[in-house]
Amino acid sequence: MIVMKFGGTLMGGASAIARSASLVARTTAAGTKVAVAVSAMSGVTDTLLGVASRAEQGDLGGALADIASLRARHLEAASQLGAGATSDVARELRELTDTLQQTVTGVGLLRELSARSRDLIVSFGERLSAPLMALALEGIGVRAHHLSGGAAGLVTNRDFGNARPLPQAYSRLRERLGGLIGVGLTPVVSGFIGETPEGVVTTLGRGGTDYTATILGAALGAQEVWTWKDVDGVMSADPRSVPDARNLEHLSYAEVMELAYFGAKVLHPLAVTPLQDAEIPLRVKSAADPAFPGTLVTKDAKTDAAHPVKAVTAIRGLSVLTVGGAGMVGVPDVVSQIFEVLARENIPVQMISQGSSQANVSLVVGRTVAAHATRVLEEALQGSGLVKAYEVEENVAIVAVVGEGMRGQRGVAARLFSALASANVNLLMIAQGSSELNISLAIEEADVDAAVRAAHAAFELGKVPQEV
Ligand SMILES: Nc1ncnc2c1ncn2[C@@H]1O[C@H](COP(=O)(O)OP(=O)(O)O)[C@@H](O)[C@H]1O
Ligand SMILES: N[C@@H](CC(=O)OP(=O)(O)O)C(=O)O
Repeated sequence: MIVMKFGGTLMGGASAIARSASLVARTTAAGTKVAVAVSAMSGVTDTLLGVASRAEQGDLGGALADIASLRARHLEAASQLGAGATSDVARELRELTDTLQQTVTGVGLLRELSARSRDLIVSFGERLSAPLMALALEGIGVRAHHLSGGAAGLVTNRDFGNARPLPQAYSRLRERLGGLIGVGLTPVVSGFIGETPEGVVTTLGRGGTDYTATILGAALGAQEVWTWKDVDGVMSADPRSVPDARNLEHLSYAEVMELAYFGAKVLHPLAVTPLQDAEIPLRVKSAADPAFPGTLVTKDAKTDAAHPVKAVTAIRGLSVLTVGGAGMVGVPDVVSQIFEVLARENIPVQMISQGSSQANVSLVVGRTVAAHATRVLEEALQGSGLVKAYEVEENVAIVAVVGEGMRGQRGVAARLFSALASANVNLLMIAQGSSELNISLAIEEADVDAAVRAAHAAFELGKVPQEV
């Protein structure tokens, strides 16, 4: 059996959904069972986040107008896929949007939006798209049954916006979806969403449908998990910024995690984690060219001494926060306190560097949380008298090069730095992961495209590697 994932672009409208359904049917027709995880239609998650914050700010009229257009878009797709106004699917879509409207009205009246209500609101994207995929499958003769992440058995912790599956999720998913598969149905699960054991809706973080698919893959003991994409596979760089980016035939779990962590939008950073124990392969495949093998991700790395780096990635929208003061020298407590405070506030730190004098620590955090991070650090450290300065540098990005072949190879950093120097890129911070799988650099955001292209060229990533 194979688990297949379809993201927002491949669920974008009736014709995209019909085409995605045909990719499922090709496999079921060949006698292989399939379980499907789907994302919300393209743009819907962002619209719902907008709806939630409009309601919180008191613009209920605007929020309800957005819900009305979401309802119209889904009903139109359903009608194009053959479901009339009185069909079960149309009724379900109307009921779901009615419930969404009530939820948002509650937020609008209270002008209060908790992480929990935001997750509930945003979950409607995937709850509305799954019936459309099931409809498209039924239309081409594949018997299907759609269900939300929670109904499928994906129980999670209560970390709203960033929830993780609980151990019992795997047995529940196996039981519930196995039952459907056993009677000849193709389950269509709303991606990105789960439920706490008490039945409260949670989300797995942006791009979470990849993660849903791999959780299903592990639960069902799938042969492979296929994430269908609008690109050939995982590429040597984002093809939107590097025109000669090339498809990577093979990556290890560790490499793909590193790439995703450092900004390659193509997969959720945790997506491969559920597959590792059972060594289930992940394939990233091109929906436009289903015969193309795409990228195969497995446990082992295929390294080639001539090409230590496999890909370049970038994360935009960051700030560098520098905490300093001569009093910090030789006081290890300060550093641990800094990390404790940020962890308590749930502020992810993308990169860290401590000057060798120990007088300052620089942290790279998301631009939107930088002001909050500075405030909580100031509050926590003011009593120490050691820390004097807090500096925030905005418009920062991280560029990273990734590849298991870098391990133990000399000259990789030198090659990278000289390429960036030639491209006039100013380096703000440098770090190398202890696993030697990546080198990451903080730079000014305006230099990202130049830096990514320079690194891509320096490691000859646009060239097909010579056969060995
Ligand atoms: N290294 C990379 N390889 C492939 N795609 C990448 C990479 N880095 C960024 N991307 C971007 O990721 C996009 C695919 O991810 P996304 O749209 O989230 O997938 P989905 O359709 O499953 O939601 C591509 O359109 C591409 O521009
Ligand atoms: N809809 C969610 C989950 C997801 O995975 O979407 P996509 O596959 O379109 O990136 C999001 O936008 O984050």
